[in-house]
Amino acid sequence: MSSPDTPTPAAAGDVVAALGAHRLVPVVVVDGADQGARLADALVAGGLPVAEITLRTAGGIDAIRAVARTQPDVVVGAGTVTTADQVDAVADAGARYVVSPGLSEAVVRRAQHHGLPVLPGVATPTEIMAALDLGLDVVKLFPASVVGGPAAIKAFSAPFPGLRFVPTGGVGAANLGDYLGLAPVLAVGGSWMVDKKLVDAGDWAEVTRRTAEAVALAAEIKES
Ligand SMILES: O=C(O)C(=O)C[C@H](O)[C@H](O)COP(=O)(O)O
Repeated sequence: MSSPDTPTPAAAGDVVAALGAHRLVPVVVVDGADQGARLADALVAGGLPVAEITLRTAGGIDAIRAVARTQPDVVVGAGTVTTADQVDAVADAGARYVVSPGLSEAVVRRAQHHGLPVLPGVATPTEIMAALDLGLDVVKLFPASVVGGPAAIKAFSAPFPGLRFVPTGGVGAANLGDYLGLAPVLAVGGSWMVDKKLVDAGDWAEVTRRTAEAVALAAEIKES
């Protein structure tokens, strides 16, 4: 059943376009609403109003809800979503997209039911074909550095033209350009800007510094 809050397909396309415009998806692990809101502030201060808040912690859903309610300009999504029930929970909390470490048909179909863009992790051509069968045209490549990095994206793009990737896992300031320079790469995901140690120490200034550095690098690549 759709409700007045259910995103329309056009809104779902807008979210994917926003991820593609920012080109960076910080993968966030926070303990709850307060940390989530502070982290979102630090990202915004660095020029990046995007956060994928993972469900790796019990407070992840509260953090998504807090950011969605109080910082509507932040494109907040849910990460580490592995079950259809979790999709329901993050949709209720206000997540605007869903990211999964692997490809689960149940997760993808439930996200589609809610009108939410979903980025399942893929690592093989077989998984890519399953994603295409589910009507997807954007996938997460995970863990990107382990499954071949930029070379894997080039190789996968030959048989699957038009498919776009969000490589995640082992991406950082040093290799960002190797990925963002590839046409099939919509955006890159990663935790380096929002390292859990910085979050736990409350070092929001360093989160903002790393974020601003990544935003500047991404802008340079766009212009080159
Ligand atoms: O939590 C999830 O949903 C995942 O799929 C894993 C994360 O995306 C990666 O762990 C981020 O990788 P790093 O940037 O190398 O830390």
